[in-house]
Amino acid sequence: MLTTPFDPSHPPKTALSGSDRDSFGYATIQSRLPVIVSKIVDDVYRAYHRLSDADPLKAQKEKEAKGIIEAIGGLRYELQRDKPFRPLTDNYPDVQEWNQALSDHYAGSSWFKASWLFSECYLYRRIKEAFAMTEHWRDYDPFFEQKRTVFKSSQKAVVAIAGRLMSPVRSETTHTVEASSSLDILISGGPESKGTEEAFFELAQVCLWGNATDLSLLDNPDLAKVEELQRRMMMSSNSTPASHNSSALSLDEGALDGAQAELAKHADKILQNDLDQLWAKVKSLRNGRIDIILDNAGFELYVDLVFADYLVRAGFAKEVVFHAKNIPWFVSDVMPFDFQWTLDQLDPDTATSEPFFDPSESTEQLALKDLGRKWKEYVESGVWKVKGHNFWTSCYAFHHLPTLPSAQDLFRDTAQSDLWIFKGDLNYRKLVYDCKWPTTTPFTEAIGPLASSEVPSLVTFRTCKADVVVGLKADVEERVEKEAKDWMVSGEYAVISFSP
Ligand SMILES: O=P(O)(O)OC[C@H]1O[C@](O)(CO)[C@@H](O)[C@@H]1O
Repeated sequence: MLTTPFDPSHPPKTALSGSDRDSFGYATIQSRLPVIVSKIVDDVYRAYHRLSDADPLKAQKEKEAKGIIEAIGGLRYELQRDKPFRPLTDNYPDVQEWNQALSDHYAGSSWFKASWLFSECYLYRRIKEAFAMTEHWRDYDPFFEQKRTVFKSSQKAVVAIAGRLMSPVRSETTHTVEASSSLDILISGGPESKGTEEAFFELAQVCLWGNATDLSLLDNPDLAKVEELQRRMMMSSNSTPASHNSSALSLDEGALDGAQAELAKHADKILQNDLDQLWAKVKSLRNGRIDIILDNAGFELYVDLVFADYLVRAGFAKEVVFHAKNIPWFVSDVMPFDFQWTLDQLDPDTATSEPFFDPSESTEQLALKDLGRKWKEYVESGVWKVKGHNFWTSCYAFHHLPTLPSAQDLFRDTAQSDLWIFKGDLNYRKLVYDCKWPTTTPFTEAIGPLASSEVPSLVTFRTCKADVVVGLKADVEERVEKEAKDWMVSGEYAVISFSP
């Protein structure tokens, strides 16, 4: 094997690591990852007990499932005893690169000693190995049931937002039904209009806070908490701009005040907020290409699609490329299957369980179905594309994207984009190389080579769930430290950081 010059283990500052007992990395490796791993055992156990007696391959599948359970049990043991990393043994295409990085840079290293980023990525890759070694479970996603459950519990918010995008509006002044949805009315003045700008700021924030509902942080997903987070978004998505006095979702004054107060409260929690710069960039685009590096499936993916739909309808993008993960990753990350599955669940004619969402009003059912169909048309006509690449599930930070040999095809392709939108915490950690930057470090410094003029403009929508954050003004850290000791990791605070 050639020795790679690419060293994933030397970020510009000291790496976050499980060796630091006060860190979130330590808490994650010590307590949270073992729980995540144990749930896989439960899932596989349930899955093979569900196998039908009529299945001629039942015995083989059962045998393999037991092997997976044993492998996952072994993995939990290695993790909890801080055993040295071992090479991967499956034949998935990225194996050589992983093993090269392991032997060149992590020889003798282990879960708590290595960087947190490496250990955590390696864990998910080892989970994949347990399945990749089998014939019948090779493509099985042990997190799918969790993704499904949380998406189903998002019905209220999903339906409310679909209405906003698809339902014809009832005018409260003329009492007539207009042909367009409230979003379409809002953006009808064109890309330069006030309405289009208002919709941008609102939907960008909905897209941001969608990242607060992910499953790897909520290792015991509290559905009530998820619903509460979504309620905030619904309130904001229900709010009708003052200049438009028509809305399918009529709100009384009290609710509107509440919605504005919620938005204001949460705007305060966006510790670096580059939305103005992002808007200047988006506003300059006409029929451009925008790439979204996805994070979680379920409600977060849904609001990502809402934002992408807005970018298309408003005329800023004629192509949106979504980047998904090729293997199950950080519990709830979107895989290409999840993308298609999500669109299918909106339309009762294609939903896998009948019906996945069951709103009581026929107008709501129609809005969901129309939205699902509209989004599928985007996919069928190539306006929306979904791509996977093994770089996103490698051990490499994104600083390596422009130069890592195995990522060159991805880099050349994405370099043609006008804007990259990175969703979520892990993507943020990889952008800034998951190390101990002072919080006042400029974002453009922390992303290193990605700030170069050869790289498209980029933005990150991230709720903070790891102890690294950059781009803050001098007094911000002190202020939030007083507000909440766990501000860096609770998911209650966020950053929207832009690099031109
Ligand atoms: O889904 P997100 O936003 O990338 O969050 C995943 C994050 O959750 C955590 O698993 C929390 O430990 C982090 O390791 C990771 O960065």
